[in-house]
Amino acid sequence: MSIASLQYLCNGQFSLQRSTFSSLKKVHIAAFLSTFQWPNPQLAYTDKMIYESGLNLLAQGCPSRDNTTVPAQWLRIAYHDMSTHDVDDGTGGLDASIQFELDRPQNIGQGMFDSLNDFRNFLFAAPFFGMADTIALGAVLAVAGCGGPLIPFSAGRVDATEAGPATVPEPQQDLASHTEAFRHQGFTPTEMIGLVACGHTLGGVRQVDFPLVVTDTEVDVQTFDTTTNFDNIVVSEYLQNTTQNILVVGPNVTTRSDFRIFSSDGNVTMQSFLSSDTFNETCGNLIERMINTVPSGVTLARAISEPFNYVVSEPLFSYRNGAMSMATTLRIVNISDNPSRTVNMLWADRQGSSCPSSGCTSPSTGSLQASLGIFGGIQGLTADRYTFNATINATTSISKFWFEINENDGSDPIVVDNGGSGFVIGQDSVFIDNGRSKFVFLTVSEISYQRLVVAVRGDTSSSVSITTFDPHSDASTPPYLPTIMTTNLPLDDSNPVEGGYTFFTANVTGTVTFLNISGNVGDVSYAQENFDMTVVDFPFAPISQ
Ligand code: HEM
Repeated sequence: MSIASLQYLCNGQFSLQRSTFSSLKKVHIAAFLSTFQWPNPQLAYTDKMIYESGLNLLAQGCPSRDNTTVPAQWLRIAYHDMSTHDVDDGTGGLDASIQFELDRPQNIGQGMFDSLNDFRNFLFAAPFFGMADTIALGAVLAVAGCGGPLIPFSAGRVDATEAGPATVPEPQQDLASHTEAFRHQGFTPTEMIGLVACGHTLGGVRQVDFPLVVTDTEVDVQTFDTTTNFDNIVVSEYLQNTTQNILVVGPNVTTRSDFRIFSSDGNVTMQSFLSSDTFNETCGNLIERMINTVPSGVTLARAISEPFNYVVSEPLFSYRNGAMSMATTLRIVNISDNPSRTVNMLWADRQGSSCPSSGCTSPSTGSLQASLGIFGGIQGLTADRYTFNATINATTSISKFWFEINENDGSDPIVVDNGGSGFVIGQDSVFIDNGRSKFVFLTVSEISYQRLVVAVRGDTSSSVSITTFDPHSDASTPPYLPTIMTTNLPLDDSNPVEGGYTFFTANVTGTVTFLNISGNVGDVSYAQENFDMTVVDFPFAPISQ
């Protein structure tokens, strides 16, 4: 393995990739690393959502809320959302249709509203990561946050635009109805026992919502077992007849649905769950299948079960006084402390004449530790994010970039070059100018917005439009739907033509997560899809208004 690099892809395959920048002295991505071909906004963003999103904070440590736990509420909503699946015709599944189904008695509960509120408040929905993906991620973080198994996560669900059928099982239904409901959802009778036991290790039944189940009005929430954690205590207490699970021992025999389900095979499955390994493994598999149950036309992206070793953030360009700057970051997983380490960004110019053949070089401007959330904590992983801000000759520009990590201890540098191709800058003619755009804050009205400036290499006859994806919803109750808007940009009076660049501008809300840019210069059209607004670093511009 000299100049070829062995890459371990998360889908379990190994691939050999040859590098254009390789030299015998340099070692390519070490070995057994998880990686993906950049750009892939969906995979990069999914990694970020699993490992670095604020949702981690809400689920970490299985925190209490409303006399139950946040994770219990998140796991329940995921199951209810998925329950619309019909295995016979391939419709329904985890598609956020729950947002349109909250008026049904089967979906009663403050937890449903609280969960959707949690999910929308983080404002991280993207064109390729909607509410359904967020609900599914919520289930994964809920289980892990309460000490349960780590479930691989894939994005790519499609949000429904209307309610699905009312097929969520209810406690007063008989065993045959439940068995048929789970068959419809794609689960065997044994899997039904498993999925219910796995679900009912968290949380409990709320008296006000289910007064016929919890008859004691002194009780707010009757929890299914005596622990808050995701564990098999719900099983052992059931088998030892010490259970407080009201769906097993409740005063109303009709609503003892867990008893009917758990005992439906003579307790064989429940006995097997006395092994916590079996319980955790079965729950991990069943809940993974549950969240991956989607309508038949929907294909999920690759599953992520470990952070990608190297993640590059959206390159941010700016043009001023004949020079271009490019800012980006490189997240590196599990890198040891080494004050002598240097991490450089290298690039090739567009004509191949300005930079030396080894590439132009700019050193990292600093590094920060990145928290890897609940999963990272359990997996014992840490990460550092190196920042770069390179000055680039605007005439010869940049065609691709890559990185070199040098421990300066005699070992060979590691080249991070996207499997050999480098991180390719498709076009440099139309881009959001990160230095000229502003984060505007009106100090009197306390309104903020982003004043985008788009640079176009062309004259004033050029044109630009943007399509913004804004997950923020003003609605006071679900459904919380994103706003997608296309705007044609006027010329920017405050940024006159300079160095062959013409500037256009638009004000967009601070909650836009992604946008597509399309520009026309003469007869040529340029496009950039899924520009990541969540990483922009626009100068702060307070205005007293
Ligand atoms: C026959 C099937 C099922 C029935 C009849 C049933 C019924 C119920 C009922 C009546 C509650 C109380 C809800 C509340 O008061 O807010 C509940 C809670 C819960 N269920 Fe189920 N359930 C079933 C299956 C499942 C499955 C498959 C899962 C997930 C894998 C699940 C997860 C949960 C969770 C986590 C809670 C606690 C919610 C909280 O504490 O806020 N359930 N279930």
